[in-house]
Amino acid sequence: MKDKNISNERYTQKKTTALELFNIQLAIDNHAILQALTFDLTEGEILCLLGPSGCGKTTALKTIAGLSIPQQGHISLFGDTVFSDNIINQPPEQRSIGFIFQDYALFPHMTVSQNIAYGLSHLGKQERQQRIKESLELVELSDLEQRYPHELSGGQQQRIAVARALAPKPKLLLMDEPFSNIDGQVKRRMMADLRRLLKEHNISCIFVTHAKEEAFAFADKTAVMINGHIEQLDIPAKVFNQPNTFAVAEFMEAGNLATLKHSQQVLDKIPHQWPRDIDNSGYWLFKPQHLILSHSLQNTGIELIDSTYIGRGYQHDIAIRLTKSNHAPTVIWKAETETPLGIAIGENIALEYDQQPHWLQD
Ligand SMILES: Nc1ncnc2c1ncn2[C@@H]1O[C@H](COP(=O)(O)OP(=O)(O)OP(=O)(O)O)[C@@H](O)[C@H]1O
Repeated sequence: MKDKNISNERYTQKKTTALELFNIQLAIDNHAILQALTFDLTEGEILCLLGPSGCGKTTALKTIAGLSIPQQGHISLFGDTVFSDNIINQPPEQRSIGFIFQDYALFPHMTVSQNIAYGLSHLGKQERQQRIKESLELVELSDLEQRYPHELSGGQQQRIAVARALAPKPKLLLMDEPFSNIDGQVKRRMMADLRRLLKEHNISCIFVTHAKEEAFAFADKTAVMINGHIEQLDIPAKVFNQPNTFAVAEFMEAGNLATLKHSQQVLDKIPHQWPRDIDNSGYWLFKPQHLILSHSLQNTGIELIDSTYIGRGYQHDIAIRLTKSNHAPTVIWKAETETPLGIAIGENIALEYDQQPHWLQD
């Protein structure tokens, strides 16, 4: 009976909102950088801000931290308003936010312990020492307390930056491109370790990247940012497989996109059933791994132009003529197969699609 009550309690427990951004507008020299930026973050959630270079990701993080000041909008942290239309503007040091910069920004002339102590000057000596000890234990680097940053590997520097940011026990952790300087296997291990640490301690986090693979591996939710606003916020798989807009699909390299007009020309060549009664502007999205290619003796207007081994399988470039004319313009699509195609470059192919394509109402 007791167990049942506990599980009911858990079931009905409402998730706390860690951060709310509403209609943030920030312009520099009349150039709009953040435009109606609006999103929420739930306590303990890891959100990735993903987008092309210059779309405003770093500015968004700085705005949340209080390091950049917007002209308009509202920001609240765990229910407390920290910014409201420039009437309320809590300074960065009062917002209880940990910030990890792209290059980690460790002070080179200070030891690891001094670096961590820097943000703890408001505490007494004993408590400060205790926090340094705890935060080094958290990142499992207790034995490096007296080292200088140049005596640490890239991965260790990142963990010290994490320890320094978490030592003051912030309500929210912000990270700007935290994995961009690290490669391959080390990066994958660091991402897994850091994600586990954040989850174990229920730490809410926003991190910025322009690499979608990092969003897939590290984030609970992904917000795709284009031109200073969020185009789509969802779980990474949904953003990748069911993008809302052309801009998101293009940035995510989600697959082959075709306008309705082009689709109708191309779709004639694909023996499959799908609704054609759409009269709005928009795009079909065809995922490369769902295209089925076969050799055809007829002039299908579809030709294999390249096949490349990509580790998990093979990627094929196919040219699709838009009309029957030999001089018609072509579109290039990508297809992927697990095994070699067995079709020579330049040969005619027939195309099938093994599922309903995704329609983007742009
Ligand atoms: N202090 C500033 N003065 C003028 N323009 C600025 C300033 N800070 C940022 N910008 C401009 O604002 C836009 C957004 O910059 P921001 O650094 O936020 O983008 P980003 O998405 O983080 O880019 P990246 O991925 O390249 O780091 C850019 O066009 C940038 O040139």
